[in-house]
Order: sequence, then C-alpha cells, then structure tokens
Amino acid sequence: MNNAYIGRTVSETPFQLELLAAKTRQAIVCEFSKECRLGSDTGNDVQITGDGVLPRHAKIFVSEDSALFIAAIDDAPITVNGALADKPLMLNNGDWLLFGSTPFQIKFQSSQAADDVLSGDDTSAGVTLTGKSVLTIGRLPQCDITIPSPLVSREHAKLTRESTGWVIEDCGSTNGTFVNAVRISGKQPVLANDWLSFAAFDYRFDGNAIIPSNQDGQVKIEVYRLTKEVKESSGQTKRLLDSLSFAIHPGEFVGIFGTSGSGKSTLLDALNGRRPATSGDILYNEIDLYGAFDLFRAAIGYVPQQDIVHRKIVMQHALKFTAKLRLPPDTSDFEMDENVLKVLEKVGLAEKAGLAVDTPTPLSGGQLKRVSLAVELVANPNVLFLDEVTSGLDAGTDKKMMQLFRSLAEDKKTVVCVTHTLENIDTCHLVLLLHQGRLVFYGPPQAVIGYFGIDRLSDVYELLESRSASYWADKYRASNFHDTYVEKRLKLSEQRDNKDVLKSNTRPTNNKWLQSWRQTKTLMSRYCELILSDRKNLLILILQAPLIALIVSLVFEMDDQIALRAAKQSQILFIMVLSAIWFGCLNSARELVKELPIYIRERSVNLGLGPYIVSKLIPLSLLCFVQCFLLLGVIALSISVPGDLIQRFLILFASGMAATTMGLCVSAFVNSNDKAVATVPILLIPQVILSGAVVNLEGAGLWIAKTTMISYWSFDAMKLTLGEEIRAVKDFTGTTVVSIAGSTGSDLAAIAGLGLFFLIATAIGLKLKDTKK
Ligand SMILES: Nc1ncnc2c1ncn2[C@@H]1O[C@H](COP(=O)(O)OP(=O)(O)OP(=O)(O)O)[C@@H](O)[C@H]1O
Repeated sequence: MNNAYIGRTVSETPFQLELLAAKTRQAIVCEFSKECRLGSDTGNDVQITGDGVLPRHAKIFVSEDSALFIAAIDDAPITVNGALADKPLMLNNGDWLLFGSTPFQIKFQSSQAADDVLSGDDTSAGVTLTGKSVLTIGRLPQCDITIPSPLVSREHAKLTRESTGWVIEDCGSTNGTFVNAVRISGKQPVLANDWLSFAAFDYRFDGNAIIPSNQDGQVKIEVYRLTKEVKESSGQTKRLLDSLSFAIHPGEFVGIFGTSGSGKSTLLDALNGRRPATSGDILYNEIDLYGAFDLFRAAIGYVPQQDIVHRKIVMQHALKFTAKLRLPPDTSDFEMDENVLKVLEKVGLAEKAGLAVDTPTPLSGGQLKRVSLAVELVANPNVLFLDEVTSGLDAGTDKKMMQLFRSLAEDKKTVVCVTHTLENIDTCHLVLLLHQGRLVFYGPPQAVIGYFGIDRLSDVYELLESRSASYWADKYRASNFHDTYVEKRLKLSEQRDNKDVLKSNTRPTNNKWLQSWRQTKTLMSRYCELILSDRKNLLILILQAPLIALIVSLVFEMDDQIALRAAKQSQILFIMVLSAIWFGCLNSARELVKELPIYIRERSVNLGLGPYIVSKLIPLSLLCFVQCFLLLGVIALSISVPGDLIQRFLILFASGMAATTMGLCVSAFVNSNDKAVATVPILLIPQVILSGAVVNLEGAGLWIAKTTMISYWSFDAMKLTLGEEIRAVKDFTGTTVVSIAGSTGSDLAAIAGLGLFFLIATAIGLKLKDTKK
C-alpha cells in the first residue's frame, strides 16, 4: 500500500534509481540526493519517452525518513501499481509506474548499497561476472547471489565459465532452475539476454552480469481474451468464460464476485492453472503460465473452499509436514520451525500452535480458515488464490479475514479472492465482477455503486439480471474504467518480448528417487501421527481381532467324530480368512477419501502418486499384521486346529493386505466418506458367498470367484494347512469334507495378483481425481 506523504524533503542520502521500461526492457539510471524530475523534455533529470508522457510529468523525492515518494506535476496522469497518484505516493522497490500509458518498473537503492553491489557484496542490482569463473546462486549467505527465500535451495544453481562461454547447472534444487522459462536438467549454455529463473525469482544474463528482474519473486498476472468452453453431456458446447482480458499487479488484492454460476471458480482455476482455459493467454511476469507451469508451481498458493488441514494433528506439526513436503529438502529443521511459527503468527494463531484443530475444543470457522491459509503460507507463495474461503463466516470474521488477505498483498503478494460476501469488499484494491462468464466490471470497489447507479452493492445482482450479459460487457468496454484498468494495464506488455516463450515443460529426472523417498517418509510420519492421534479408534481396530477370536473359541468345540471335526476346523479357518479380509478392507476404505481436499491440493504442488500410496500402505500393513497376529494367536491358544501356524499367518496377512488394497481402491474412486462406507458391504458380502465355504460353486459363480474373490483363494490356501488325514475325510455321500481347488503356491499367487490389481486400480482412481478438480 502506498502512503500519502506529509513530511519535508530534507534527506541528503544519495539514491540510485533505475527505471526499467516494460516494453523495451531498457533501463534508465539516475543518481540523486533530494529530488529528481521526470518527463519527455530534455531539461529533466531523467528523460522518459512514450505514449502519454508529458514534457514535465512527475518528480520523485526523498522524505525526511529517507523514503522515496512520487508526485505528479500539474495533475499529469500517473499510477503506482494501478493506484492513481493524485497525491504523493510512497514508492517501493519493484513498483510499477504508468506515466500516461507508458509503463516502467522502478528499482532503487542508496549509492552506498550500489557500491556494495558492484563489489559483489549484495545482489540487489546485479552481480558482475568480470574476473570470475564460477558464480553460485542459492539461499546461503555465502553464495555469490543470495536469494533469501524458502523456495530457493541452499545451493540452488551454479554458473561456470567454460571455454565455450558461460554454462548454468542446477545443483539438485527442489523448485528448479529455468532458462527462458524452461526447466533445465544437467548443464546448459547461457547466452546474452537469456532469462534465468531460480524457483520464481527472475534474473537476466547480459553476458557480463546477472541482473535481477524480479528479485522479490513478485508476480504480475496478465490475462488476454481468456475463454473456457466445455462439452455438455448433450454434446453441446457451453462457454463458461467469454474472452476476459485484465491485469493484476504484484501487491494487489483483487476480489472476484458475481452472480451464482457466473464462472468465478472457473476463472480462479484458470488463473492458477488448476483447470486451464481453452483459449486465450495468461502471462505471469510476461511468461505463458500453462507453457511454463513448473516455473510458477511453487510460487502459487491456493486455498480451496474445503479445509486443507488434518484436524487431529497438532497445528504446528501439520504445518511442518507441509513445509517438509513443499520446501527444498536442504531446509533445516530450525528454518522450518521458524517459518511455521512466523506463519502462525501472521494468521493470528501463534498461541494455538501446540493444539490440534479439533482439540480440546474445535476451532471456530474463521480460525479454521486461517489454518488452511497458514498451510499455504508455509511455502511462502508469491501469488495466492482464495476460493470463497470466507463463505459461511459472520460479517465480523469476514472483515478480519479480508484485512488479513490485504495485509498479505501489502507484503507484495498478488492475492486473488473469490467472494460471495460483499460487506467487506472495500478491503480489496480492485474488484472483478462476472456475469454469465463475461467481464462486466473491473476497477476499484468504491466505484461499483456509482458505475451501476445503485443504492447498495448487493443490488448489483438484480440489476445485472435485468439485461443481457453482452449489454453489460459492452457497457464496461466503453467505460473509462476499462480504459484505465484494462486497456492501459495490458498495454504494459503488448509488445511483450517473452510472450512466445518455449512451451515445452521438461521435468528433470535427477533426484527423483530421493525426492520420492523423502516424500514417502514425510507422508508416512504424518499418517502415523494421524492414526496415533485417535487412540480410541486405533484400540477398537486392534481389539476387534482378539474379540472375534474369543467368540470363535466360545462357540466351537472340537468333536471326536473326524468328519464333524474336519467340517468345524474348515469353518474356523473360513472365519479367520473372512476376518482378515474384513479387517484389511475396513482399515483402509476411508483413508484416502477422508483427506481428499488435502490430496488434491498437495497433488497440484508436487505430491507423487507412488509415495502417497506407499505412505498409506506401510502403516496399514503394520496394523493388519497386528490384527492377524492377535486373531491367529488367540484362536491357536484357545482351540485346537492342528496345522502350520506360520503358514497360516502368512496366508492371513496376505489376504488382509490384498483386502487393504481393495479398501484403498474403494477410497480412491468415491468422493465422500459415506459412499465409501456404503460401498464396503457390496465388496465384502460376495467374499462370503463366493468363498466356496457357503455353497458349492459352479459355472459363472465359480469363474467370478476365481477371478475376483480374495476369500476363494485364501480359504483354499488355509485348508491346505490342515493335516493330511483331515483333508482325506469324506462324508456319508462320499464327498471330501475339505475340498481343495489349487496348491498353496497358486493360491498365494492369485491373492498377490488380486492385490496388485486393486493397487493399480487405486492409482488410476487417484489419478482421475487430478482431472476432476
Ligand atoms: N465441467 C463443466 N461442465 C459443464 N458445466 C460446468 C462445468 N464446470 C462448471 N460448469 C458450469 O459453469 C458455470 C460456472 O461455474 P463456476 O463454478 O465457475 O461458477 P461460480 O460463479 O463459481 O458459481 P458459485 O458462485 O455458485 O460457486 C456454472 O453454471 C456451472 O454449472
């Protein structure tokens, strides 16, 4: 936010100022101690030319406390980050200035600092390569270029002078090194005027120096004729967004509002790359977002409507797990803890850091939203998208949340928020109003009432319905607001030199295994903490095994008559098999769906499918192991069923594990807990009917059992553990009491095959969730 100036201009501190022309990328440099005048006339301290630049346009001056201010001369048109400079406005490094309709980015520092830079002590204005053969870039202070952001690895990349010229190499960073927006793997030569990006921090290589272009990782978003069409089930094409054009500057908080179904969420998801538009361009810092998504992946924060936090884990731990998943692996525990506490403080939850969301008393709706926001802020995104996060909150809480979002924008983040609540929309710098997929207003929130001629903001929806969307879109296009907030802003880069950046988006494969292993470890620790946080539930899951075993030993008594004994032993083995399948399936059936919003969010950042599934499978297999062990142990101690116990345990465990994957598969395909619970019986009851224990199977029934039933094969394998004399017993009709279908090897292979099938299906189900966001 730019502040109005009230003081005198007395500072003697010399300033070095650089104005970077957005169109040509040429820099105009000037040094001054008190004041500097700008305009197209040669008599100015800085001569700037371009559309709408007046002979004497503006002055930049230093205040008492050495801050820099800009003021228009004779009401000349100037905006600072889109805000009209109708009074002196304070300047921040990296601000965007519009003189008439000519855009510049301003960079400045004191001359002392500039001297330090050129001697290589600081990197804010670039580092010269003269006399150097290697230049390191990273988060560590001893790097030649230090970028103090958690998104950047300690030693992120290295520039080396080789006989053929300068070569850049990524040092295994998490968020990548990019040359002209394409992620590199291995060494790559760099040429003069190449753009180098480290995570979302841009630099220009001019052959002799590395010059920061976007040192704070700020993101400017430009949208050109954005259109989204979908095919409806009737086969007809539906246009959800219709040729939207606008720009959002770094440090701006923009609210998107509009009638229900007007396309707000569709627009938000197109802007953040989750659900790309079908045509038009979205440029982040003049680079095509969809073509270079990897470059911005780490810089984008997204808070969806649903909460993206595990409610039973202590907040500080939950945030640290997120930090471990998203920040570079070389981030120390200390750095992560510090970051987590800083973020919790920022969202006003520092005193609750040691509590879980649900305990001892659940957090309020507003606090819960703050936790979701904190989860995203941990990775320090430069652009933040918020999808109706204040829905359902009271007006007071909504106001506090909106103020919090604005304060994030003031930290130079670009913040875009879809909102239904209009009471506090004044908190936004700009608002974007949608109606039936058309842009019908984009400008300051205070101007909406006057523009539409309504008494209250909420009347705007009724008014919009009174005419067609194209009427309102045309009216807006003809307005001054369109001229100021769309036309002039987009002129900023009509000649953008990077618009046609390479669209290829290669992902390097180095460190893939290591990264997967790290993710698996972090996800597994989080899952274990989640399981252990609900000890009562865990106890119930574990105790059900000995409980079933005790009931079995109560109701079964071994008979002297061998045929009856064989039948009973076979029944006990069947109950054991069924219990193991039941345990496995019930343990896992809700485990993926219950954290679906978290999965979808993490997946859009960097979550690997393999690590995610393995992180569930290992703790669940431990649980299944204990359950099978207790079931078999208690039955073996209380009732005599002779046979090889180790072999029985292995069969039970294998069946339990195959059923675990079956449960995961259910969880991966459904979209709610209730559906998962409702689906489980549909899978488990056939395991009884088609096991071969209830009826003799023939024809189609037998075929279905053989191809799909874990119980069919595990029951067969269990029967093979019975003694020879029991397996040979025949009843009075001459039929074998314990009928055997295969061998232990083939039975186990079939169980493993079914487990593998469900595992692959789980992966497919999860993958489909990626596209259904
Ligand atoms: N994949 C799709 N296929 C068909 N129609 C869709 C699809 N996605 C969204 N829509 C429709 O597009 C319109 C815009 O949806 P969107 O969710 O963006 O609106 P919204 O303004 O966010 O709505 P709300 O305020 O109710 O949340 C709605 O009518 C929605 O039903």
